[in-house]
Amino acid sequence: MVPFQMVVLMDPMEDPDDILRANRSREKTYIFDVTFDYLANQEEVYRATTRGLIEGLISGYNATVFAYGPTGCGKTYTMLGTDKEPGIYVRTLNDLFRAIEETSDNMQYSVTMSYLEIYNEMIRDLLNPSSGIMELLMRGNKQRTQEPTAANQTSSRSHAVLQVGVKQQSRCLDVLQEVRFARLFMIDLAGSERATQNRGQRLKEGAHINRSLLALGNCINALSDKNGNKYVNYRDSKLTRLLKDSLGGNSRTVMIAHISPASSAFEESRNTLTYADRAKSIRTRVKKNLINVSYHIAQYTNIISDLRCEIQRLQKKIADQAGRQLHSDRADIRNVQGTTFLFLNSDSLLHH
Ligand SMILES: Nc1ncnc2c1ncn2[C@@H]1O[C@H](COP(=O)(O)OP(=O)(O)OP(=O)(O)O)[C@@H](O)[C@H]1O
Repeated sequence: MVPFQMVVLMDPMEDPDDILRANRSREKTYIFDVTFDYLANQEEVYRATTRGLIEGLISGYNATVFAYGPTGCGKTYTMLGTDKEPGIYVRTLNDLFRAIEETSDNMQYSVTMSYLEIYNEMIRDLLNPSSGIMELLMRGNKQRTQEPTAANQTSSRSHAVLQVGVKQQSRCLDVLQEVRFARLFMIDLAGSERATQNRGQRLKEGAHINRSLLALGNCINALSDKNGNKYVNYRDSKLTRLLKDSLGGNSRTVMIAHISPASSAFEESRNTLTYADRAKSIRTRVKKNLINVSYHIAQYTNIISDLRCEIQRLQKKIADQAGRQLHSDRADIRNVQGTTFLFLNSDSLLHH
């Protein structure tokens, strides 16, 4: 990694003394928006890649972050992380809820979340109702199909998709309402590995994983085509169907490509960097998702009940504030009484 935007992929087979191969070096330089080496921590990666999406998300812009790369290169570590070093999922959700709280006096939000995996081209729900966010994700991830492979002891055998929906509308309810909604996809793709290293079930999974990744690669190729007239076959796999908007449609999309520094991983690193390089030229067209809801008479009962809730919320707020005020007034009165008492005492002392 050459700070902070360049990766130089060196050819491990290159021999500077071999004049016959002198012009055949496979060394290649790639430029990206940002690059990290092994010293980067989770917060740095999160800040440089994902944090900027949150503001758009609460104003109605879709967003996607996906981790891509060969098996064992740290995709799950980046997305999920550990208890001590949480990854992008948790950091994003924390900041999202913080941003919501900061604007919740005027806006009301509803947030939905789903966590699913695509395993052998089947979609499975990974969530059970639970409490804390990190716990929920950890639990969801434990449900994820994970097996040791030749390359990674805890290899994820599926693509994991965490989807967060944010709906926002003004608290001032009106007959005509503007509702904004946006969807955030955070995706930890399964790693690709050479099929020859695995046997049996692992080999079959590998074929499915590679099928979706191949479909993803084909979509990236078609979308990045300079003439822009290639057919993009999103229907080839569940993954590409799900990612349709993220890839070529209405979404701000971040791709995080992971590679290993090992010379033995040269080919995989080259493939990954090639796809990441192509993905750079994909242009998505983002637009704010908003609808103007004009209510029909039949919906007025809902509006009335929403308004009642809002009145209750505000009344409670006023009561809380009044309670707090009364509390501090009492404290003042106690102080004043204390002073008066002393004063009277000293006065009476004077009289005496
Ligand atoms: N930056 C890092 N710092 C510390 N440990 C890391 C880092 N990146 C990866 N690891 C560790 O390396 C191992 C492999 O990483 P991880 O499981 O995230 O890879 P992966 O790309 O998701 O693999 P697969 O595609 O097979 O699921 C894990 O034990 C992980 O904790």
